[in-house]
Amino acid sequence: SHYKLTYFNLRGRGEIIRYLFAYSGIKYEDYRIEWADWSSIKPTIPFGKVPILEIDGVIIHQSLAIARYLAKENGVAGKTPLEQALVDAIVDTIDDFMSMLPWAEKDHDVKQRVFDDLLTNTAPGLLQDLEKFLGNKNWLVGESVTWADFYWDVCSTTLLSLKSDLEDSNPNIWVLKRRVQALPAIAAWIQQRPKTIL
Ligand SMILES: Nc1c(S(=O)(=O)O)cc(Nc2ccc(S(N)(=O)=O)cc2)c2c1C(=O)c1ccccc1C2=O
Repeated sequence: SHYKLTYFNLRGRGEIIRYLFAYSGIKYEDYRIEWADWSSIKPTIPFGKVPILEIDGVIIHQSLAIARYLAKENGVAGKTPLEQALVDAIVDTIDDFMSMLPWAEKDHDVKQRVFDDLLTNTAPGLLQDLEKFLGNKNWLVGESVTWADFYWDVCSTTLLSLKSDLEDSNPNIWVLKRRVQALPAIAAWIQQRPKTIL
């Protein structure tokens, strides 16, 4: 099959999909839209939002739906429907927090204040809950890596870039982060990917 990922030159909502392609070893086109081209590309996209993944001409939108599809195709979605539900619950929990951040806020003062408030007052509770859920396991769900572990690495990279001292507590979730980054295919991708702030 021919795969084409369309997103911006950002990790953002596209990076989980790039991790799954890296892990699966499947070749794909990593098309990064120039901001200048976005207004002409946007009307051609079914729901006007990216990322989208085109698979042999079929367009899938919504980053987590795309990621879940690739995870199922590549054996990292959870081994049973029950495990898959736990994986989805963790992904949605992490995504709920990331989506609370006012990324599109135009007023920089408001944006900075709300980011700081959420990162200072809400993020610690999320991290404590993830630490408790992980316990002394190697992976968040089941006996082997799933895309919930990938999503934790993807999102925690951005969280640390926004507030580095989040790494000062809840040790095991940071051990998990390093475990994901040590997977050869993921390590290779992180080394070779375009370096962007977000
Ligand atoms: N980096 C970003 C950026 S941006 O760089 O500031 O553009 C934006 C962003 N959302 C977003 C929100 C509203 C709009 S709209 N339709 O224009 O109003 C567009 C994008 C996210 C991220 C993430 O990194 C991210 C990571 C993980 C989960 C969700 C998001 C995430 O939602």
